[in-house]
Amino acid sequence: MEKLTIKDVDLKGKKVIMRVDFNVPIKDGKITDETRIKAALDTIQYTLDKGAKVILLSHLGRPKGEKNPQFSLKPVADRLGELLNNKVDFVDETRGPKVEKAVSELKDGEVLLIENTRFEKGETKNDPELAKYWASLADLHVNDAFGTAHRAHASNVGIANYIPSVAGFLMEKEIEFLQKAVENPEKPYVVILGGAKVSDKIGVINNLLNKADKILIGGAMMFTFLKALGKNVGSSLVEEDKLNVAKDILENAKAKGVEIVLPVDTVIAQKIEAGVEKKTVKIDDGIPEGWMGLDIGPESVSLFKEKISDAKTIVWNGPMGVFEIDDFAFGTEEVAKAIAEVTKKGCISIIGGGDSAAAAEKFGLADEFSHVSTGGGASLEFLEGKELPGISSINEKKNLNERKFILAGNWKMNKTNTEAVEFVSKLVGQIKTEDKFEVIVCPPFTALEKVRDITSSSNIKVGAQNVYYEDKGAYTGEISVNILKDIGVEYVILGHSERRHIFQESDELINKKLKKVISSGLTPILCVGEQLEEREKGLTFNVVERQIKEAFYGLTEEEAKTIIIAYEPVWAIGTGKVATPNQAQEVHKFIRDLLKDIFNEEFAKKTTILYGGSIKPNNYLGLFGKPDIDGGLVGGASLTEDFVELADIMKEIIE
Ligand SMILES: Nc1ncnc2c1ncn2[C@@H]1O[C@H](COP(=O)(O)OP(=O)(O)O)[C@@H](O)[C@H]1O
Ligand SMILES: O=C(OP(=O)(O)O)[C@H](O)COP(=O)(O)O
Repeated sequence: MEKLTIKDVDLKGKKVIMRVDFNVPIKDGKITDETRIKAALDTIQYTLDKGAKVILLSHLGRPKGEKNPQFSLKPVADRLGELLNNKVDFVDETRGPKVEKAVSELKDGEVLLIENTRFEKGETKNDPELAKYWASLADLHVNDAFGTAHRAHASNVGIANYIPSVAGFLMEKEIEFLQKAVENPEKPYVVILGGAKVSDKIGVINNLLNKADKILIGGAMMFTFLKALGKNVGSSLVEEDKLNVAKDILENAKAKGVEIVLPVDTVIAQKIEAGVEKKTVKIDDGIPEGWMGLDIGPESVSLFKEKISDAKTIVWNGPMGVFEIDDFAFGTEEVAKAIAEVTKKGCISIIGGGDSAAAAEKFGLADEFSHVSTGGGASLEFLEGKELPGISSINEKKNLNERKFILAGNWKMNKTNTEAVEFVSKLVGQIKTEDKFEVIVCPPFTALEKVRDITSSSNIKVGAQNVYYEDKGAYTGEISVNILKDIGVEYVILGHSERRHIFQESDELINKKLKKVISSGLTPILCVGEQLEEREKGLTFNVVERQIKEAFYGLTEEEAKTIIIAYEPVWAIGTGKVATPNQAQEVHKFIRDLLKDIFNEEFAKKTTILYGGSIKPNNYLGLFGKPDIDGGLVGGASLTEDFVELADIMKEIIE
């Protein structure tokens, strides 16, 4: 599924809280590498240009929940101001009146950076109170902190429980490139690994063994592999406890037909220092005791270059040697140049962050690759195939191939016929679905026919709020499916909480009505949801499970597949208390899993599950952006212009 990005949402006049990764190295108050600040500029500038107010959040270093001036973001604020050519307000607090005042004084197109998020103890614990507080400062969360995506912290992940979270351009680009490398790399696919430790890269190797054609290994980690093959590696850095892992990897690679390429020579010295005596030795001749390999040798460079030359996709993570010292930088520089060379010929080259990115920068080659990731740990975990919490928490675009999305308005006992006619005549002109989703209005019985007449020329459909299960006869005050069908009604709401609780409708009655509606060819919208006491007792899932199982009782898969489910927590209906996107998503996911148990995965995937309860345009994006929420059954907001705005939001976020 594709993520929602800042391009998909309306930013004008919005307060945007943007998580960036400004975790940059600072020495004596001076930023020594500003790559990450520069990488965030496009997203910040775009958001400002669209007329939003931007509140920036970032961590810096690991101050462990204490206020520590050494980790202040002040130098970053100054530099950001220069780079943006715009004033950047800085508040040396992470919450409280000073922050709130600065936020309230922000004007459209202005930017504010608040102090290091890790001065708060709750940040790294993903404390919900802290996340809720930061969310309360803004309308929208933009997540552009790819470097932090492997952390589930309050400022990047927790906050998305309370307001919609969309990706910035950097996040989007990182995902696009890394996803390609993990999911559908063009071949030949060459992976180049180096750096200090095998243990850091085992996950990546294991995951990429199923995808890569060749894996070239340099850096200190090569010596663990070489020792595992029985070579004499002298005093080189070896992880003795990983020798078996290295052997397993080599065997696995053979079984899978992946070529693992190890260096054939190495540059050795007795100390890791500039200017010391160094020699080149062949691996087969062994490294003398007291000497260690600190770079790959010239023959290995040629060998690696040859392996790189026809690549169509390259992932490089970890330097080939101690590149920080010029004497041992040759291998890394030559490999970097070779990658730059094939990139010119159309190869997609992706450089994992951390030291490889620093090396690319040092050799002036950073612009020569397709993508240099700003995340070290994050890109490694991505390449390992792990799910990154800082990506999962970003709202997704909806994919029309999976199931139908619906915006339904339940007018309840509101609007006279005159009012209904006036209102729906306006809706017809204003709501544009572009066939991406369905819009249903459910007026009182008395207005159904008139509303149907007006909407018949549009793609707005009409639903009833209730029906009885008998065909006709002595049922004073009731309406049958035939009466509805004759008017041209297509949908029927069943089991709404007001019918369950005010009119005492039982699960059994709802089951009978549901069967009748289905057999008559109408489409039911089945409402389920727990009351406040039930939620507080932890019974939400039990209640929802019972309501669904009882309603579905006796239905075949074929019959049940027409049902639309609406999860409406009773405590959120008409109370102004909306479920947080995560609370709602949790129950929607539970319902989908339950449907899988009742029927099967395909059935679960295809069933539309709506959320209902105090939906408003300002909370809908967060709810609808969640993967298992397929639209809304809207009460109060379906009686006003808000309904048009809700439809606009849906249009924007369906692919
Ligand atoms: N042969 C070697 N012996 C000792 N250290 C090495 C050797 N080759 C590379 N290194 C060191 O490994 C470090 C980078 O390792 P690592 O953090 O794993 O890379 P990355 O950050 O790119 O994932 C660099 O500081 C480099 O000096
Ligand atoms: O610098 C970072 O990670 P990285 O060094 O792995 O790229 C990120 O800002 C995350 O910081 P953290 O590793 O202190 O959580």
